[in-house]
Amino acid sequence: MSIALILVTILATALFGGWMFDWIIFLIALVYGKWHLYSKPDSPSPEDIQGVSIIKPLMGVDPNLKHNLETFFQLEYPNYELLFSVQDENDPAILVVKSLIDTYPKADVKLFIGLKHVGPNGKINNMVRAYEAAKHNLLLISDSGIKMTKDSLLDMVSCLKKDVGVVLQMPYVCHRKGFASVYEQVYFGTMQARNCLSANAIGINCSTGMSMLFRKDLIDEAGGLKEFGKYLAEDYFIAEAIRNQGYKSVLCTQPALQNSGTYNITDFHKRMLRWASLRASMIPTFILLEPLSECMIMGVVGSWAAQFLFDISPMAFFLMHVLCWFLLDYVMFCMVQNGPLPFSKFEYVVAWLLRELSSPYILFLRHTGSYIIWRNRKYKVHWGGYTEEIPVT
Ligand SMILES: CCCCCCCC/C=C\CCCCCCCC(=O)N[C@@H](CO)[C@H](O)/C=C/CCCCCCCCCCCCC
Ligand SMILES: O=c1ccn([C@@H]2O[C@H](COP(=O)(O)OP(=O)(O)O[C@H]3OC[C@@H](O)[C@H](O)[C@H]3O)[C@@H](O)[C@H]2O)c(=O)[nH]1
Repeated sequence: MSIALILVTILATALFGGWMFDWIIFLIALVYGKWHLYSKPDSPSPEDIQGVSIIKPLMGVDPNLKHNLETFFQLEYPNYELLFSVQDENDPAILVVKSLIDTYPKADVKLFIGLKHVGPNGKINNMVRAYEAAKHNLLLISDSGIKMTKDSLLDMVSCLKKDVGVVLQMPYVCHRKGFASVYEQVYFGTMQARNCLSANAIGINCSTGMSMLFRKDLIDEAGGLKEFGKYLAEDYFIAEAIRNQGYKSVLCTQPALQNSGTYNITDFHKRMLRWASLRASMIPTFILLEPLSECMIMGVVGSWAAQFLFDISPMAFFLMHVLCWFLLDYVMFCMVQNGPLPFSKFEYVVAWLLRELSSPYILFLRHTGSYIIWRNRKYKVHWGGYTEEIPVT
């Protein structure tokens, strides 16, 4: 056997192994999701219920903001405070918060206006003063677009067992009008859910900071929230700092309900490109691994490997591969949605195809630019995650 043939055989075997590994990830995610999502964790006894400080960093107003914020005033949890932080004194979000304070005069609420600059991360700068004023040791950071159900906070606290330092809501989206919403739901209900559930099942840090509850003393031990202003992916590093102190990060049983009132496919792709660029800079192995977890790429790669190794028709292999992936994604979606599709099957098929075909392109795009744009500010993220803000000229 020639050296070239040996090398190609090794490559084909490795790629076929990677293809099989993708199905294992699916399996882990489906089993763990079925067991964990929407299960009812044991609630802490009333004397064990700890107070929670909830920080809401706000920036701008969208048509759903008031409704989303109002759900935080209606939480069924005995002891919590709401800390709204707004960095710009002319931000209309201030009026929305003030009108809710008038509607709920008994709520324990504070409003912080103005930022404290501790690093390039604008969200951290906006939150630092609220963090320093928080009166409880349990702290929930919750992005502006998040909507809660009445028992969401109780669910999160119930998952904070003694050995757990951080509890995350897995990202998902509320059903809203229009195809852009369907697309976001399919994105978070399939690819994101698969990776997030499987990673959490086996203890890999897969953090998304949109709804994140943690023990404040552990972050104080790591230098306080201001220490994380140097990263754009502060969520990943907050969880990492807590895990390094011997505590676990876990998912609670209810997903995060993102419910922003303004959404479209172009902005969503920009957001996913920003996240993908962050991951590639923080964890460079993902540059290779992420494409190998994509349906279409693995369909092509797997077909080639199967033909080379077992002489299987590549077209038949590819079609079977896409069909099985599609069906498992459908099962995953219904599991995350906790019910049937909230839109037509046709919309699901179109959104799924769009996601699967556009995702490799987004992964490619992250290598074509050297900057990350977030809320009109420009950043350069260095290997390892350190971030530098670039002045916009
Ligand atoms: C042969 C194939 C191997 C496949 C390995 C899988 C590679 C991972 C593929 C996709 C990653 C998608 C991650 C989705 C969630 C990330 C959301 C996100 O980007 N959030 C950022 C903004 O909030 C945040 O700052 C970044 C956090 C880092 C997340 C790290 C994710 C780890 C996921 C690993 C999944 C592997 C599961 C393996 C289980 C056996
Ligand atoms: O300069 C800023 C930018 C953002 N923010 C706040 O940060 C939150 C998240 O902002 P966006 O909705 O723009 O961003 P994403 O939903 O993509 O955030 C996600 O990715 C980046 C991570 O750092 C976040 O923790 C994560 O939630 C919002 O509540 C927003 O009001 C600020 O307070 N100041």
